[in-house]
Amino acid sequence: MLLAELVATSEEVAATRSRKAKVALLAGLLGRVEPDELEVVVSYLGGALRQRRTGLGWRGVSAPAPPAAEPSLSVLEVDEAFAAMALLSGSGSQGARRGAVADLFGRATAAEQAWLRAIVTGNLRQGALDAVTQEAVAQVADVPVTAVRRAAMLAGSTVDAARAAFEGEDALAAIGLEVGRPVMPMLASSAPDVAAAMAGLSPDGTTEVAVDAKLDGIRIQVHRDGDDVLVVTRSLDDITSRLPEVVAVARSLPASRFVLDGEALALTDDGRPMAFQDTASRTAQAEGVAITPHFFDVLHVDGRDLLDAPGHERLAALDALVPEPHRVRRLLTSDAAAADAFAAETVAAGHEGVVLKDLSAPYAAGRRGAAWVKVKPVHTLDLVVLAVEWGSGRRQGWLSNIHLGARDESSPTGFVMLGKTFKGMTDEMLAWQTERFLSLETHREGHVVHVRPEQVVEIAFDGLQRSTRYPGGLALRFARVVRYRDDKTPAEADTIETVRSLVTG
Ligand SMILES: Nc1ncnc2c1ncn2[C@@H]1O[C@H](COP(=O)(O)OP(=O)(O)OP(=O)(O)O)[C@@H](O)[C@H]1O
Repeated sequence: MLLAELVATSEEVAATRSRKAKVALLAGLLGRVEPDELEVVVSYLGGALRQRRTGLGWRGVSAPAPPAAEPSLSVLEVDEAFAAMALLSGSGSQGARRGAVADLFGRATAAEQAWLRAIVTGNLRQGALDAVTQEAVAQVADVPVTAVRRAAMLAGSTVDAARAAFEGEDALAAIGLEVGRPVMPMLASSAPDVAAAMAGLSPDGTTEVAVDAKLDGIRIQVHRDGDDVLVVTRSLDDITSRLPEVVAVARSLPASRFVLDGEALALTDDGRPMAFQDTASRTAQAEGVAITPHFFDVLHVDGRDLLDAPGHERLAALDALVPEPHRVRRLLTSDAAAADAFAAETVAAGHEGVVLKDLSAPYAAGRRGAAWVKVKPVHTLDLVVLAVEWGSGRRQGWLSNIHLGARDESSPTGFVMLGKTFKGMTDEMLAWQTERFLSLETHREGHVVHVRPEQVVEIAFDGLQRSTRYPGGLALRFARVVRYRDDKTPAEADTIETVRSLVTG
């Protein structure tokens, strides 16, 4: 298959809003793929190269090479070129890599060059399209989409699920939980308050639910197989070497093969949680603060798969495996007032809120479903920084006021601006963001530095107001920065639809 075919389909997919049309376009493309091309094509549709590291960055692919007039590159040739670049190391590798890039880009048309640049820098917009790709795979391989989705979540990869799907339904069903292979984590939906969450989970007022403390640290999934321990983040990145305390706790537990889900948290000496910013920088730099794991779910223990077991069974297994100091605080109740009191206590103890959980539900890997409902007293959105303004006065020389965007599939840039803020930034954050945003700069207009939309930021706000100033027709009131979120990609930021759903009246 020619790369040009894939690029053209990607452009068509981006240009239509209809999910059905997107699936049909992708199915058309997948129908023309040869078996040995499948993994590469599915990986590219998901916005990723197959090589995790190529040694290439933005600068490495920004130099203009004259484009080819006619398309000739095949997807396999592109994959081979990146595989060869990934192997380069040592002296002379920089020059060799430059040569390889010039070769590859010299054979690409202008449209292909733009696509190559985007995929190398992780900027392909169809990265959000994994679910649509899974649907197309199911259609072409003639297997149920639920089976493809489940396999992708359990294998942590749509590529692996696609390969199995084309081998048939049995191969797909054979993909199960494997200790040592990360699973997409279960996600939570949200409710405005505890009463609303209880009304959803216990409509008759007599069904018991679990109310967990919501700790504000870093999501961790911990796999132990004998002496081998693997710790991954929410996006399945391996952070084992950065969290020796978590590895030690995992090795101390009374079972030799298990998978645990939880949150890693830095605690001060008096047991209060430290700000997420500090937890995150601890993982980046391994300095002084002790990090402790707090687990809230278990997916496997010594040969027993628990993914499909109801919540109360998983919690019983968790309590048997993990001693109390390493478990998240939890209340089981059917009483909304008791749940509310527990939430108030939890917030008073310095935590972020609570997560209410359906005790009859299975572990829905990779899904943001109704079985887990989070309640936080302060409303926040995860937005993407589109531009930054140079500060003045005390902030002279620093990039200060950030322009905030929500995801918007219908906008040509993929984002729509909702407002600006320079509030909530510490001096450390200002220094960090100045460097960060200069590295993402695309162009300048007066004192505004426009950046590639790659940095996600969590914003707290007091409300939304209708506004003619911004194209989305909405503006945030009293927006302030809570933290930068390096554990989320722009594809995981909040959408304009989510923002609109928060407008009352
Ligand atoms: N007891 C708990 N149960 C489940 N998740 C918890 C718990 N304590 C903390 N968390 C964190 O809360 C998150 C659940 O919210 P959600 O699935 O919406 O993820 P998120 O988008 O990262 O949310 P947020 O920005 O609110 O942390 C989990 O990813 C996890 O990191």
